[in-house]
Amino acid sequence: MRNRTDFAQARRIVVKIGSALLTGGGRGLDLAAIGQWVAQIAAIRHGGTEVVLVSSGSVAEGMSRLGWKTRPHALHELQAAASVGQMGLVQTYESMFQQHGLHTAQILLTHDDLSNRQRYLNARGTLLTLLALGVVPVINENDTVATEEIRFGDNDTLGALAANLLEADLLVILTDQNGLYERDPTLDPAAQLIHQSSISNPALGDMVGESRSGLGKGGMITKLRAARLASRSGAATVIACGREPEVLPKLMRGAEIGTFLIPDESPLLARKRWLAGQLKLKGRVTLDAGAVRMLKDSGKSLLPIGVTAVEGEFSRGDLVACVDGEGVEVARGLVNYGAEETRLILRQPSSQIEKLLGYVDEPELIHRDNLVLA
Ligand SMILES: Nc1ncnc2c1ncn2[C@@H]1O[C@H](COP(=O)(O)OP(=O)(O)O)[C@@H](O)[C@H]1O
Ligand SMILES: N[C@@H](CCC(=O)OP(=O)(O)O)C(=O)O
Repeated sequence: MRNRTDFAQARRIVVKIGSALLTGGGRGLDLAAIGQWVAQIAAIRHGGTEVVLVSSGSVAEGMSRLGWKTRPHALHELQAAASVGQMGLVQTYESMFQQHGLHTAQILLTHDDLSNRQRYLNARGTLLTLLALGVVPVINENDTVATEEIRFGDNDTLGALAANLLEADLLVILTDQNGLYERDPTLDPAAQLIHQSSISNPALGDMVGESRSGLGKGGMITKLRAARLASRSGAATVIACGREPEVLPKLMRGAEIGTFLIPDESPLLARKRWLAGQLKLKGRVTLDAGAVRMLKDSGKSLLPIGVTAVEGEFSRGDLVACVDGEGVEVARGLVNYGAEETRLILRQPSSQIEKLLGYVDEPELIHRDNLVLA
């Protein structure tokens, strides 16, 4: 997505709504505003674009439900508030999306969940299944177990990690400002809005400051960092004001709203580098000629039936090389089954996986989205 006019073609987007917006000045959830975003997201979803929502607001809603007037400092109290407030968040989203004929699903994640390969694949599998079912996943941090996030308030990063995880085309960060200004506009009202910039522009780093609202936490620093992270899997980012009427449909139609941060690389190149940079090769699988053709010419997933040999000790989620009969690398990707399981299911049709292993995770050994051709 190098131009705003490309947004209309987005297959999948992540929308992050921050605490500063959701909680209407800190008095619990702003239901009227949430109703507007839900209607906008539902329209986009009904238009055929998959939407994942990353929503903050649990601490603020919990404080309101518990009758607490000021944000506690003690971590265990913040965590307690978050767990009470999360109930309000999911109740609100589920009942509001239902009015538009859509179901929601609650996904609570920590940053750690997404850096562990196995949990990464599990989260990915669940989210992709939900999207295929037409459900709108609503992600927040799992504040009961994750303490860094609650302390530093960083759902922006979670939004970017979700964009990486799902290879979203676009990350939309809705906040209480019109976008990224050359200086914090709450300190300098004359500061100009940046309409668009390449994400690698070094000047951006000097513009961003911390949050001063007292509700949100990360400010623009975490939003810029999130945009950089999202660009690693090729996603573009827009930072825009959630209070702008019809902000999401307008953005998707290419309107000049907010700050558009353009990734430097195509999604494919970015994905390739991301896979290569993140992981060490843990093993290799040899493919028969049919499987090599499927991967190279048809862009298909790798099925166990096309695998003739397995080398190395790898676990589900590890990176392995796929080689042809001569040992030449054809592709590399993240495996859905560990080496031991792969040895049991190689040369077999996927319908046999359950019989051979006693369970089935996925019909593919490596899904094509997790595969990069050499
Ligand atoms: N260059 C900048 N442009 C816009 N906002 C900035 C900038 N630098 C710092 N900010 C601050 O970032 C805040 C938004 O971040 P934050 O309060 O964390 O919101 P959210 O809850 O939506 O994540 C703004 O209200 C503003 O005070
Ligand atoms: N998970 C917590 C933290 C939220 C958070 O990170 O806030 P934000 O400033 O919107 O990125 C909550 O829902 O209140």
